[in-house]
Amino acid sequence: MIFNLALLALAYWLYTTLRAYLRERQFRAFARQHNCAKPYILVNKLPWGLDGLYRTMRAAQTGLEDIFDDVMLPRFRALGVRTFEATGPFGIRTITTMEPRIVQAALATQFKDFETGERRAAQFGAMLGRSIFTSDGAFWAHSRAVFRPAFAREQINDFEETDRAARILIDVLPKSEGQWTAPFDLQPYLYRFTMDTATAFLFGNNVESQLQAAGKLEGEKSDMAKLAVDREFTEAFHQGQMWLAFRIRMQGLYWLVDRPYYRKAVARVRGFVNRYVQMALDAPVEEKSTETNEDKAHKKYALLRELVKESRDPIYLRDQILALLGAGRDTTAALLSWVFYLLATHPTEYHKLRRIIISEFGPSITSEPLDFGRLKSCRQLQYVINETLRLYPVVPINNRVAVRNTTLPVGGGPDGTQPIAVRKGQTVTFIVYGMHRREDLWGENAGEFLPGRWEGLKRDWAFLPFSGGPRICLGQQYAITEASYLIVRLLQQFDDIEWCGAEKMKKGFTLTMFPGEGVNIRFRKAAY
Ligand code: HEM
Repeated sequence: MIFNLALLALAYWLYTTLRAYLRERQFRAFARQHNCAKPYILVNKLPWGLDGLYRTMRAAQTGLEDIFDDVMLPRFRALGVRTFEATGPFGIRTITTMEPRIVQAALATQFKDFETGERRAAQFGAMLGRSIFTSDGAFWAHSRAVFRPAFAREQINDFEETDRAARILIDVLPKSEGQWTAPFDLQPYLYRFTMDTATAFLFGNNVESQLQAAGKLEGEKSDMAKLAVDREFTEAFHQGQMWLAFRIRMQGLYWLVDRPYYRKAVARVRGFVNRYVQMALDAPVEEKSTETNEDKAHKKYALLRELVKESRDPIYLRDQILALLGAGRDTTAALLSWVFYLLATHPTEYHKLRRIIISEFGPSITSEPLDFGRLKSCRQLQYVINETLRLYPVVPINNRVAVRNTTLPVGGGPDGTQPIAVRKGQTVTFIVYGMHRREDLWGENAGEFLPGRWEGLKRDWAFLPFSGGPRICLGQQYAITEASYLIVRLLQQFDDIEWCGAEKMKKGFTLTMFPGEGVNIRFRKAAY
């Protein structure tokens, strides 16, 4: 019996070794045929790159080192390359790059050669289930087609909720002591602002977290609102995302990061979404065909209501909506947090932007909502947003997995200009944060906040905050419009800002990157 088992194990080992050998031979022939050269091979001290993995995890957990500024970018600088290959857990080789041409190939020109992959589905799926973010192929294409109309201009242009949320935010901010407010952390107000506008957009029902947090909400809605501002809920949302972030960092060992604590956090967040899903399922069924344009015009748009017409599967609805809630709330709030961090630490830019905003939109908040076209064409405002997303891309790292043996246009040979071959199953990781700070692409002042650099600058693949190609962010216009709206309103209201936080900002990093120690400022109310 033992002999038979040993024989079986030997046969299996022989089979897998032979298969790996033949695959490697085939891959090398493929690379030769396509004139590929090897990328720089990074050799870690410990097998499977465990030393690098440990340093990244420690930096993320303790905040003693900055993952980008202290760990990743110095590594690129020391090697003198823009692309390298390294071996991770289970001997899986990963290509890491800050090269726009590689990113463009993987995301757009060779879209069919790459996917988000099964590992991402497993890493993210712990919280986001099966959703547009965690799928490829037919499920992804269908999700994208279903969501696209939601982001059409007429939906984005409906500013009623945004206007109201902006007014409420301003109303509940700490009051002035004389002209200046007391120092306070703006960040939680921004997360509640996007929570409120995202829930209005997704559920047709603003959860009113801002009013609830300020103790100004009474009555019917306060149940959901209480839940949304409940510390345990917001903490659960954060912990759920931390879980996914740790799973991503652990690469192939992601399944080791699992604790009842995380599962409980996810269950709490899912419970919140489930209540909305149940309400949508309990509502009378709407027939697409019987709805007139007039009916539609009178009813507030709600993405969940549209989804229910596609499917009545509560798990499908929960997963898709939760993924969008995360995307809708956290990304835009992180962007706004970075904007006000940068403006507060660069007051000259604050005053310049304010002068332009006052001349374009008037000195005070009028009863009329702002106009979409005018927000979009306010160039200085867009420069500030671009420059913020360049220095602090909210999604600073992304990746794709090759679905077949393929090539990428550069990254190989001693100077990185020759094509490289990529194995089926290999991950290509893009360090967007690093690409956005390359001095050879952005100039010697790449690390500085200079919105003026965008004057006459054409956007290309070196600037990729919203990704690109067929999977480019669906919410891009929505997010920029929301952010622009609130920036205009806050700058109309306050004529000066002062930074009250630490000199060096630690980054927080879950699925998104945000100021890790809050946005501690004070505002000065404009006197008219
Ligand atoms: C500053 C704000 C935002 C940034 C920087 C951002 C960034 C991104 C990035 C980098 C991706 C690509 C992810 C990938 O490759 O897997 C993405 C995808 C996506 N984003 Fe955003 N996003 C923002 C706001 C939003 C908002 C507000 C929504 C919706 C309410 C949204 C919805 C989506 C969706 C649905 C996708 C998936 C597209 C697909 O896979 O086809 N995003 N976003």
